[in-house]
Amino acid sequence: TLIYKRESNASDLISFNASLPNVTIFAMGGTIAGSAASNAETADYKAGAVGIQTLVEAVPDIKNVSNVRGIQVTSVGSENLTPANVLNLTQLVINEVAKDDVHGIVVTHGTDSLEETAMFLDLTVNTTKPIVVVGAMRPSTAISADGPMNLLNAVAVAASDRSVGRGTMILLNDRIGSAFYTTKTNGNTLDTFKSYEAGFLGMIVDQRPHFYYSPATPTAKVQFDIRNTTVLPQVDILYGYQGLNPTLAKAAVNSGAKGLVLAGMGAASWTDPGNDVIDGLIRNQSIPVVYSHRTMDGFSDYSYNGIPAYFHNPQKARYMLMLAINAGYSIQNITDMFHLEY
Ligand SMILES: NC(=O)C[C@H](N)C(=O)O
Repeated sequence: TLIYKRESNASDLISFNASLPNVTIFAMGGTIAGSAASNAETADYKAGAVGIQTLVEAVPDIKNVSNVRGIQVTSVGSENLTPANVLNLTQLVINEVAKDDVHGIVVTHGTDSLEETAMFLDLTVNTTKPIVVVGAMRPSTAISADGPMNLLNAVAVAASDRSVGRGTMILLNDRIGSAFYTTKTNGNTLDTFKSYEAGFLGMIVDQRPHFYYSPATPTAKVQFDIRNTTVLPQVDILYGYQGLNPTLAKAAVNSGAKGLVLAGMGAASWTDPGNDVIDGLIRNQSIPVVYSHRTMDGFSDYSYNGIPAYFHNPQKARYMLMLAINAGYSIQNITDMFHLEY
């Protein structure tokens, strides 16, 4: 184990034991840092109100698994995070994993858009070091708040050699999931993060991660380099429903969208009048349009003249498309990226 180097932000260092691995925590806000007026309140609270130093100090057992340094990046509910915030976080994480003395990374994050940030990190941080994105469903002030145990577990996973080479992971409720496949399924319950089809990677008991398989990479994972990116292209998601308004696709493009993702019905179906509008955008304006699905799981290879998203849900497909456009991919390259190996 290497000693955390003393740096300008070393005042953030919470404890130090030379025999333990070093884990850097980047804090984004969310319910895990939420504060409510009463300890019975689990729905009406201010997300991101509590700083990372306080969150870590509330879990003294963290000192037994790792040395931690907390860095506050944002302090908001994750519904208010933007691609610019996620890009900034990612660039910080890339710099951090390059340091020899850092074993792993934890990101504390609101759960509403947690899977989007986790997916983005997975696609852009080229490392074998563990990156664990963690949140909570109850604010830190609640009776039986889930944040403290989730945070302790996330640090334990990031500090473990067993976690190396597994990409970015999502941890809540003792389950360890792959960022690539795990999604939020319930707006309120503690067991909300699931990966129904691909399954969990493992679980954690008494701060010891247990993985079901040896390290593996998702079949269709591509890696992007965003170290020099300053702004990500706008990509919008449109939702499918009976009698959907076909002109919204044009409105999105007119407002600056460089690509579209459709949350289609079933296995990505879109209405005939909707497809006609999309077809015009593809042919006349070379807009890449990815057909995903509003259903939680399933394989969409239906895409009319667009690009099928295969297994990816709309919010994960959106970041894939943004990164691909940013990397200068052609429509054929984008089609191949989504199709890869499935
Ligand atoms: N449970 C949560 O974290 C929800 C919150 N709105 C957030 O995403 O920040």
